[in-house]
Amino acid sequence: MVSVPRDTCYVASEGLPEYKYSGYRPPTHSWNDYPPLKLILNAVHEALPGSTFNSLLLNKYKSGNDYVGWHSDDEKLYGDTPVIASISFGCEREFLLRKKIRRISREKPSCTRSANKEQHSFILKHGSLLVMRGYTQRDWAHSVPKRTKANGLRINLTFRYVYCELEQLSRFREPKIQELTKTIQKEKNAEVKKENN
Ligand SMILES: O=C(O)CCC(=O)C(=O)O
Ligand SMILES: [Fe+2]
Repeated sequence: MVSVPRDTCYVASEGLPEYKYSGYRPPTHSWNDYPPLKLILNAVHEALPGSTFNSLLLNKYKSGNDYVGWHSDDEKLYGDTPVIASISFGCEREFLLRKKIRRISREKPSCTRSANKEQHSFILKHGSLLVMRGYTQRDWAHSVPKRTKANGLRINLTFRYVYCELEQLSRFREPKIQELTKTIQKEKNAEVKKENN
């Protein structure tokens, strides 16, 4: 079984695919299993008007030895320009953002270090909200590196919007079907919001 250097679990609205990351599948729960998470979800929706999140990845960093390596959350099911909202609790940790390099113009940018080493560092404090949007996932990689001096517990909540199969299908179909799938999805989103209130 694949493991990661921190503890994780996943919360998602009904009908969404399981979370998979390089062969790793964290345990999955529903919003109703943890009512306080629904309150946090509502607070995030309020803080970011127009946003809709339907999934949450929780990361627990038990100490400074736990980390997340360089990666981008650029899976197709998040769409081309995902909005990702990340809340941190507990021990402050450093969050790094590094520009990817585009080797050939048509090629997807890779997570390898860019020649000019364009990198930014943010300290994620207790209660902070970090938002990644636009082409951040396509063009940048991020990580929370090991910090042996950070000896406290940190919990991170990462909210995302996962497109369901219906929406993914709508990309390839004719306009009338696209319209229909959009209407169904809107109704589903309204249901999810109602459920969470
Ligand atoms: O813990 C963090 O701040 C980042 C977590 C993250 O990048 C992820 O779960 O994809
Ligand atoms: Fe990430």
